[in-house]
Amino acid sequence: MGFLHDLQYFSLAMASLLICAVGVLVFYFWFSAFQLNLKLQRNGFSGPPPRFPMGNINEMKREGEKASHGAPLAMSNDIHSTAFPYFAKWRLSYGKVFVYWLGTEPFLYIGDPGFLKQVSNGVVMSKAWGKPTVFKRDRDPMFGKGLVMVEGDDWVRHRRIITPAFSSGNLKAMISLMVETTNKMLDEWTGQVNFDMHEINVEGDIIKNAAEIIAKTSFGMNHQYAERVFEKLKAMQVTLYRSGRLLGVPFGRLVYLKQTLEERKLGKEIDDLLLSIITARKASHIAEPPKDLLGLLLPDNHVNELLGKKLSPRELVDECKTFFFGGHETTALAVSWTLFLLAKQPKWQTLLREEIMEVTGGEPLDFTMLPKLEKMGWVMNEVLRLYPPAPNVQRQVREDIQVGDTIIPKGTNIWIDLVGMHHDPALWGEDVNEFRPERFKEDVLYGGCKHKMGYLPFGFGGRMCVGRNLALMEYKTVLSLILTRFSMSLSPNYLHSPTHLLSLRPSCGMPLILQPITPNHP
Ligand code: HEM
Repeated sequence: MGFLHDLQYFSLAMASLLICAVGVLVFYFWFSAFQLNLKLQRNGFSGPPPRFPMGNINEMKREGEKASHGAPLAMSNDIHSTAFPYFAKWRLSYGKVFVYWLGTEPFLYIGDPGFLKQVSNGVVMSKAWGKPTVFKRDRDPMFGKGLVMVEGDDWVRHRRIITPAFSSGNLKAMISLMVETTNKMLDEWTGQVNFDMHEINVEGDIIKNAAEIIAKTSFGMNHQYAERVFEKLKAMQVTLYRSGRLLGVPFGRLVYLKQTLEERKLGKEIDDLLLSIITARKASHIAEPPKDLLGLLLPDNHVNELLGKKLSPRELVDECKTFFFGGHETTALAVSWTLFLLAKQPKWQTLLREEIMEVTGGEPLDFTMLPKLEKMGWVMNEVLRLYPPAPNVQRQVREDIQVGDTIIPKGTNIWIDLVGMHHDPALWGEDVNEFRPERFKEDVLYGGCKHKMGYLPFGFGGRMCVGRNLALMEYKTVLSLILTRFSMSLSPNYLHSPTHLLSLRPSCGMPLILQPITPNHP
């Protein structure tokens, strides 16, 4: 009897303790969010009112659902209001700079390049700005402490070690592998077309092709290994996106516990696969080891020793993951969106085919020919404007930043809306949503944008994309090979619904109708 009594007391005490602990945590999260909101308001930043503990997530979900159930986009390039409907709506009420909340995390939305310039001016990029802690935690299985997420002195060290991998000598050596891999994909397309299967989901194949290219050129991986890493990364991306929907909400990941555990498991499996590649390379003892990305990252590399502290085994794996993921999807999406736009505008297909013929003279493509493909460069820039594969850039303020009379308080996250800026008529004019590559003819860097920070497909400042030269080279190589062998039109089964799944992608793939080009039927 006495024992039961004690047990009752004990259970009651534990329950009270638990309630108190939850109360303290709730108060802590709510109170710190409330205080930060107050500071932001005092500094003149307004925005949609947040609700504890979801912030503005519910409204974002509602707007997203409304947009996806609305009238189809009718192939329009005016994608901001459908891919990011909540931002489009809030811009109307609060302007191009406002605060919204993911859970208890405040995000300063920036869609105004003038304001962005002021914020980034004089800021030591790697010190006063970091990457949002909430994303670092969430995307840890994908990027870990790789270059995309590291900060401060670690970022400087990683960036110095990695940059030489993109020297023109190294890039030059990659082109033959790119051509070989892409031709394999195109042979498969030819096989399908010969069987009268003219409709091909090009996006899926181009993404796989790009993954194989990065696997071979940067890590010397064979096809089977590349496919395994690729499948697991893809699965992780889907899982991450699902569990990321309560981002910033205290204990939000517990709601998606199954996905969180799945994500961890996939992360560990990818780590093991990459570790085995690293171990095999270390054990290979070749007289002249390849100077690819993996070769440069390995700890006994002379370059690393000159730079001081080497990368730890954990950092090495994270860097490999970062490059495997970051290095294939963005470029592949740029090519896919290009095929979509060229399918709609056959005139540009013809112009590019003529340019390719002029530059190559019908000979196989080589590295020296790529810079001469000028029109293709304009097309790439225009595609990256309308459909930037990396649709936003995020930062977190590590120290108070003074902008004019206002202060952005320490701890505020920053969300730079590239899609919003790239589709802003005030910056580009009334034809902003038209595909007009010639706007880059006169102004090859900014396409006539009224503000230099209004066009940022590769980011800005010290953290600008380290792989942009590789991306440019791969884009031109893959696109030239495709255009030389096929012409394309849109399939009636294509549904135009660009969506945000870490990158900006077509939500239902990209089925195109392909016709082989024969010398007699260009
Ligand atoms: C069309 C293709 C590409 C686009 C549009 C793109 C876009 C971007 C953007 C916007 C950033 C800045 C992110 C930020 O500031 O937070 C970035 C950074 C980065 N990109 Fe790319 N990227 C592309 C291709 C590549 C390729 C091919 C690689 C590697 C092989 C790569 C690796 C990286 C890495 C490692 C960073 C982080 C750099 C740093 O923080 O120092 N990207 N990219």
